[in-house]
Amino acid sequence: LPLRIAPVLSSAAQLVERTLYVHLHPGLNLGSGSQPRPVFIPPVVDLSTVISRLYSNAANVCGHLDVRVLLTNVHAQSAACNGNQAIPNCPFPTPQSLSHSPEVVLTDFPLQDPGQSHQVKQCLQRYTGRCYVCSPSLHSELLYPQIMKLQEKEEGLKEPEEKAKPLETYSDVVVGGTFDRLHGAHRTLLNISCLLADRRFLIGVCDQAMLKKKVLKELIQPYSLRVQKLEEFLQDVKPSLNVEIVPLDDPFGASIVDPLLQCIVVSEETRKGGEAVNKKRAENGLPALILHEIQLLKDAHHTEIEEEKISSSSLRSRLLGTLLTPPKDTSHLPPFPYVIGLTGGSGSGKSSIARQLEALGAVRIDCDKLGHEVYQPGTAAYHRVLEEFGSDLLNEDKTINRRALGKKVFGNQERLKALTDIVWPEIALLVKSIISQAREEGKQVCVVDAAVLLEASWTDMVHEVWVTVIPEEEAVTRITERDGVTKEEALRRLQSQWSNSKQVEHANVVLSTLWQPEVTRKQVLKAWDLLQKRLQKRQQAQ
Ligand SMILES: CC(=O)SCCNC(=O)CCNC(=O)[C@H](O)C(C)(C)COP(=O)(O)OP(=O)(O)OC[C@H]1O[C@@H](n2cnc3c(N)ncnc32)[C@H](O)[C@@H]1OP(=O)(O)O
Repeated sequence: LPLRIAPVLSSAAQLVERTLYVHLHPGLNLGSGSQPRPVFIPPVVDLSTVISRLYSNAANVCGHLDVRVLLTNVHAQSAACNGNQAIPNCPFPTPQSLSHSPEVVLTDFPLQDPGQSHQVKQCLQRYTGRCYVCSPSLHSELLYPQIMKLQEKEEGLKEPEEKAKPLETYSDVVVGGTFDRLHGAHRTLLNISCLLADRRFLIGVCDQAMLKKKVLKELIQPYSLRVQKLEEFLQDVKPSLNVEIVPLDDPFGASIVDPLLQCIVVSEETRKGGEAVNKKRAENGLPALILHEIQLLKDAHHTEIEEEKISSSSLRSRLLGTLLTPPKDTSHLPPFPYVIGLTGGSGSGKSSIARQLEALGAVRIDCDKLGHEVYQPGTAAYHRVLEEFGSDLLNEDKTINRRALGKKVFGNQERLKALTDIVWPEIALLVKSIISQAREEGKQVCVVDAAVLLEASWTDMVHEVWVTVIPEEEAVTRITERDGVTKEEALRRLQSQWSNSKQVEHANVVLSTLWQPEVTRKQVLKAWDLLQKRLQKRQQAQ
């Protein structure tokens, strides 16, 4: 079976777009003429190996698919056969409802004779309908022709049959994690935990305090969504389990106080965490948990800044530059030039990204610079600022000392608002006039580089919002080094702006300059290429 997994998955991936449920039935005979029945298969060590391989192969050959190995028919045979009333004879007394009703059923059953095809397909459809609630127009496909060659090779590789080693199972199993955008490594962990758990599966999901140090934490899905995705997955995989999902605000959560727990599932990386749990349990007078370690999946597609294992942070970094939310309705704006509002906290590298976009062909509108222009002596804003903030702001040459003005407003919301009420309308006029000029010149894209675009509610002026983020500590370091201000001044400035998370909530595209310039360059290129594709589609639609 391990050898067949990759070809089965790659042929399946040619037919399936979204969810691939895997139902295991070793020895299922669809060609005997009699209708096969679903049976229980025992939880053996080999099964956990097959599950891990399945997910690691899936990550490489059909990464776009949401693969779920179904375990309703996995049960210790002794219990099922001993006439135990609690366990029915058939794994599916009634067909199980899955969160996505299957539309097509695929099998790797090998046909002995091509004339059998129709009968086998019908048999397969009836078998599937007994196990799961399927779409009324359930279609069936035999994957045999594609994987036949491999099977022939396999004949020579057959090992002597060994008695399968039973897998130790436990009544109550616990795991912990962030579970952001469920990926193959999560699914392996969850699937194997389901295999090990007979009664209850407790999952601690990182919340608030536990997320503070995560890379690109702003892109982590909300807690409620992560829980919803876990529930859906587990309900499909093993509906008989009592699943309890609780928020995790420290590294231990309920694992160190729950007396019923027997086993914790860990990876090589989190084994130390499991050992720490047992230390705390001992302090609390509780028995130690069995540490069941699973192998981490390797990520064949990882880049230089990503971890080798499949990880949520790598997946988050791949989202940078892509369209996270579709643009809102901007029919009130002229279609061209297409205007990108580029914003982000102070020190986040937004201006360097704006310059790269300019090099790719966009018209860059630097609002910090326009902001400085409106302080020119003699302008309306100049007089109003002096009226509001006093003439002690003046340099010897009668220009406004912006640094001194910054000291007065950053960290004082009321004073900052008094200033921005004066200057934002003036800057907005300048921005609009540059966009009009770009339209006259037939330019396709403008980038409005504005530090506080969202705070100023300038989203109406742009077609899309792009946000740059870096962690606050990194921003403070960059601001103090670049602008020669103190750490406190830098923090005050950052606190005058929306938090990264709040900005990301309003972003169509997110970028980050946290890594080497080359990494940023690739992100910007990706964002630009994807934008060009969107613009082409838009033009075709018009
Ligand atoms: C809607 C817009 O984004 S317009 C562009 C931003 N400009 C404004 O909001 C106008 C009000 N601000 C100002 O006039 C000036 O920033 C002053 C006078 C307060 C300070 O001037 P300077 O010392 O020359 O600083 P400068 O203008 O370069 O801004 C320094 C940082 O303050 C931030 N900043 C500017 N305005 C604001 C503001 N209204 N609220 C919060 N932060 C701000 C910028 O992000 C900039 O950091 P960055 O370059 O890393 O992004």
